[in-house]
Amino acid sequence: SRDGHQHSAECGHYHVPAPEDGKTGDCICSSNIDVIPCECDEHSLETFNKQTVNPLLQQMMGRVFFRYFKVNLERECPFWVDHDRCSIRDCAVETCTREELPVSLRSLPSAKTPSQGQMDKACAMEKELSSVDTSLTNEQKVDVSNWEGLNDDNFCVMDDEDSSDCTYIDLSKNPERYTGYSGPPANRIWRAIYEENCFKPSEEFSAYSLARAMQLETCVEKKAFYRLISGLHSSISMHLCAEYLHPFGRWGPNYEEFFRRFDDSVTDNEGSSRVRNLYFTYSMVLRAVLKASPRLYAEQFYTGDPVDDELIRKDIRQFLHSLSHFRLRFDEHKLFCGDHIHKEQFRHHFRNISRIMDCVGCEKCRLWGKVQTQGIGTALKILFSDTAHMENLNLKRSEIVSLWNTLGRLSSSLIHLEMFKKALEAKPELAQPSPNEPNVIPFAPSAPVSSNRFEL
Ligand SMILES: Cc1cc2nc3c(=O)[nH]c(=O)nc-3n(C[C@H](O)[C@H](O)[C@H](O)COP(=O)(O)OP(=O)(O)OC[C@H]3O[C@@H](n4cnc5c(N)ncnc54)[C@H](O)[C@@H]3O)c2cc1C
Repeated sequence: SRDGHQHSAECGHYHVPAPEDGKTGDCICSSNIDVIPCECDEHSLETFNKQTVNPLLQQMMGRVFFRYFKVNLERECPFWVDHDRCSIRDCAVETCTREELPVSLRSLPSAKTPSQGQMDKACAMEKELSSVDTSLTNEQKVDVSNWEGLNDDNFCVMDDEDSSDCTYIDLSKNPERYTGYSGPPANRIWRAIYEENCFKPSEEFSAYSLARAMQLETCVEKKAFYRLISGLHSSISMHLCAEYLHPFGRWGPNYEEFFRRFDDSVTDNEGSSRVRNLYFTYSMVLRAVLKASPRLYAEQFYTGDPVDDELIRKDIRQFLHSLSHFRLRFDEHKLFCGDHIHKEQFRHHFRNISRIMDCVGCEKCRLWGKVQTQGIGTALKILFSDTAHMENLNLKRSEIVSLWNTLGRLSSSLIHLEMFKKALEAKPELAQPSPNEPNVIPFAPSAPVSSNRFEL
């Protein structure tokens, strides 16, 4: 092989992994074997999601353990000069005060002390950040010992939790929904993410040409990578369509927006494959949760409140039990070949995507982008791990929180999808622009986008 690695008979040949900071790496692989068909039975997944997964997840995501996510929203974009700051109030993330945090997290680093921060005039998202208490008592060190670990094997670049810019966010107070982040700044992020797939569609980014080329693509890993990202993209789109800000401050579904993004007739037949990719990403994360069962059964889910902790453990047991009885037809061995080299390549590319999240100009989008790329990164880490030792898998608290919240997001996307489909079947006219309501609430970047940006 040209890079000195062994060839895998199943996966074809592969190229050198991309350097983490580089945009010049070769593709993940180019295999001659057939593309992987979607093995998921969408209908049974939809039913299982509606009847079992979603109700349980709704309950679990409301619990303290899953609500608090520690994140650094202040990291600089490593790829271009970033002026695309969000300027509408719905982009801003509400951080937690120390008193709002569960006992177990209070004196861990970065409980926020509210202060009158400097508000950037041009950008309402510039909220004040907290001073940080980095001390840990011995008792708490013992408490968190299950959460912390040496994460050698990560598929995403994790925020340094000891950084003074890391702060706890109560996810339930910062729902993923329409923010108004759009236009070239948002498109540029998606473009950079898809390009991490090594696919360079054309001078002008066109998702149509990208999707078409992916249909012809024969490299299994590359295709899987694309579908994962596209599924995440669909999920984000689904949430902004389902919880859209209409004029006069009314939140609710926007059928026209859903139609524009997902209907085959206006997306050059791309809509249905975007939906299939959503199922794909959902199945992949569900499969990872199932595979990680031995590790999750052993997790203490410590928050400092024994009653709540026991309730979560009960939910988790019930969830994993139901999942083990569902016939989930997602086979990661077929997909990733279980090959060490492919794992490394996947890991490098996915880590770059997690770094691109620091370039997302809208704070709330960045928050959920980080949660979900870390969640998918955790799922990949699980799927690539040695099955024989799952109970010893090294998972940090933030990886568990992001994995479940990502599953929660994907699951609610499927619920929204069904709602949109049913509503539009019953009343197709909902897809037409409403004469009384302007559809788009504009996003105004705080400053012109710098020309000093990453280009292919
Ligand atoms: C990480 C991240 C998080 C975001 N979170 C939010 C949020 O919480 N709320 C919010 O309102 N906005 C959010 N946005 C912005 C949102 O995703 C869109 O970028 C924005 O609404 C503009 O949409 P668009 O129609 O220009 O196409 P985009 O969604 O920006 O898509 C770019 C191109 O990709 C193609 N495409 C669209 N969907 C798919 C798919 N599923 N698979 C493959 N190709 C596709 C389209 O043809 C389009 O040309 C986020 C953006 C990013 C990058």
